[in-house]
Amino acid sequence: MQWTLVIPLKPLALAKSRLADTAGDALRPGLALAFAEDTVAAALACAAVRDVVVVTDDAPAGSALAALGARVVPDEPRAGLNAALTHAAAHARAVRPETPLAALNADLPALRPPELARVLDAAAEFPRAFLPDAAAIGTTLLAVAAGRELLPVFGTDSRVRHRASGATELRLTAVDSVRQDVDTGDDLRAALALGVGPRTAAAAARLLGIGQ
Ligand SMILES: Nc1nc2c(ncn2[C@@H]2O[C@H](COP(=O)(O)OP(=O)(O)OP(=O)(O)O)[C@@H](O)[C@H]2O)c(=O)[nH]1
Ligand SMILES: C=C(OP(=O)(O)O)C(=O)O
Repeated sequence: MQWTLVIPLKPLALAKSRLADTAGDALRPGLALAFAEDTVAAALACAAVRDVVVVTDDAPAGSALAALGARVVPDEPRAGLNAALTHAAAHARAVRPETPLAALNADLPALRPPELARVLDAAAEFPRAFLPDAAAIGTTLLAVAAGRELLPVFGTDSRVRHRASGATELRLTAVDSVRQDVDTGDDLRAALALGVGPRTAAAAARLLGIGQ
């Protein structure tokens, strides 16, 4: 089965505010873009992924992600993450009415294509399923079969809320790269330990003042 992924990205100047202690205003937007680029590149390299739709109001970030092969949809609702995802899902279904769909966060810089394929293969067994994040509090992926609505409830405590909404929680091992979102400095260290993509590696080196 081949999936359409919907990846949301906040305007970079506002993104990853919880990383302010780790990366100052000069470096944080570049780091957020690097996370998104590595996430999109890994998603597009996944055998289970047909296409990637990025929903963002950040034009330069959109151009960079389009250059990697993503389709970019403006965040027209401008009403937060879940509205952006619903809007992008409608766009994706207008292009491919029968596609299974998954929302994936843009802050997964360690994402490995084979691990993403395992998660999507597992999700394909259910009408609607999600993967909790590494902290086991949030969600990194929400997947729906063809003909099903995404009905996303990302945000605070989204693991509990996705479960309460009837989505099946995927309990998989060895998919750490799909679960490791980066909100804090500790998350960034955990992602670096897993092994990040090249753009995040370069941005992290700039952060540490080495190389570049
Ligand atoms: N298009 C769009 N994407 C969003 C919006 N809010 C959050 N996102 C994206 O949704 C994903 C999960 O959000 P968070 O992990 O909270 O990331 P963030 O909002 O950059 O981080 P903080 O500023 O620390 O809250 C990330 O890929 C964000 O870029 C929104 O209003 N519109
Ligand atoms: C939006 C989410 O991400 P975070 O918890 O990383 O803000 C979520 O987990 O639903």
